[in-house]
Amino acid sequence: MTRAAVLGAGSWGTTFAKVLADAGCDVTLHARRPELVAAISATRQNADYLPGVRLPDAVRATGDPAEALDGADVVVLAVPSQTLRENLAGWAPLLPGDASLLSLMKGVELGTTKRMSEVICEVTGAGADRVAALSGPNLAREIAEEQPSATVIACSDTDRAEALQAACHTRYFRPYTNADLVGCELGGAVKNVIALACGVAAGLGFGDNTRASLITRGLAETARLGMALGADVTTFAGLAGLGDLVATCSSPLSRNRTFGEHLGQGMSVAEVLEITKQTAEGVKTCRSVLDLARAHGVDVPITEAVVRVCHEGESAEQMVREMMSREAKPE
Ligand SMILES: NC(=O)C1=CN([C@@H]2O[C@H](COP(=O)(O)OP(=O)(O)OC[C@H]3O[C@@H](n4cnc5c(N)ncnc54)[C@H](O)[C@@H]3O)[C@@H](O)[C@H]2O)C=CC1
Ligand SMILES: O=C(CO)COP(=O)(O)O
Repeated sequence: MTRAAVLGAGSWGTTFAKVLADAGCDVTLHARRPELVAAISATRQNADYLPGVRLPDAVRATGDPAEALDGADVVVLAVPSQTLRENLAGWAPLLPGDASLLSLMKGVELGTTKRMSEVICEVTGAGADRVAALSGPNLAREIAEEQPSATVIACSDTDRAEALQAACHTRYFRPYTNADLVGCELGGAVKNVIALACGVAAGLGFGDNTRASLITRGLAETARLGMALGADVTTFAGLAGLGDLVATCSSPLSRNRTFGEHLGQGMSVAEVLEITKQTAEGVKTCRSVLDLARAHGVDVPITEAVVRVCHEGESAEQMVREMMSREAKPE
């Protein structure tokens, strides 16, 4: 039986622990707060993030990372992208030497502009063939409710990707494999930025034409950047590209879209941060994506607009005016 350790008991880590258990794995779920460990053990629920969702008996919560990682074949990383490096520094000495390291995170590190798999390799010393990323249209709450959805597991090592695929394949969760790690990780990170822009548009009262325009042009800028970074352009037409972009930009469950919607309704970034309990990765990752794009000479106008609104005090109305008055060009 595959033994999996999930590090990070937020909304997606907890949901993915359930998926792994439903797929037949023996799962430990590591949470930082002792009271959350006790609550999960006593009630079989993570009521802070997924109220009403019962976790299978094969999921065991622990506050001790050494206990979580003991004998793990698969180590799943599900913390905020910007804290991964510091989290991993503590966990790296405890990682079993041959375990697969699977990232669930959708962000790019501030300052270094590294993707999560790059941070994992750097901090743990693991070879790139041991590191995989899972990405797709995977709003945690819907998956926790066992609504059917698909995803992608990207890894340069095909055998490892297939083993991970088998480890999390259930009747409601269908993983595909893909060798394009760069494209899958980039698709997941940039869609959060585009979802912020879609949220702003929704908050301003704009409808489906605006959202579809942002999704389509957002996909174009994601693909441009991806190609400059060596991704396979077809990845962006897949689940980790268009699939995730459509789900996140359209769903009221998305934390990024909701964050943008509050901005569009006139709240300040500080006010929205104050009421946001879970991670909205795009708020920080927009800066890393813009840095990456500038370093590669790629034009990313929607990302630029999101950076201006999130970090430079631009109003939602001004953002729309600026985007709509850009120079006319061929599609
Ligand atoms: N929630 C979702 O629907 C999905 C989330 N993701 C990605 O998964 C990653 C994790 O997201 P969620 O589980 O949704 O986030 P969350 O905000 O629900 O939970 C984050 C978890 O990380 C833990 N954590 C550990 N160290 C931390 C630190 N230093 N600071 C703050 N929190 C720390 C928190 O305690 C919490 O358990 C993100 O990159 C997100 O983009 C990907 C697909 C779906
Ligand atoms: O990544 C997600 C869906 O695939 C979740 O999106 P949010 O982080 O915006 O909630």
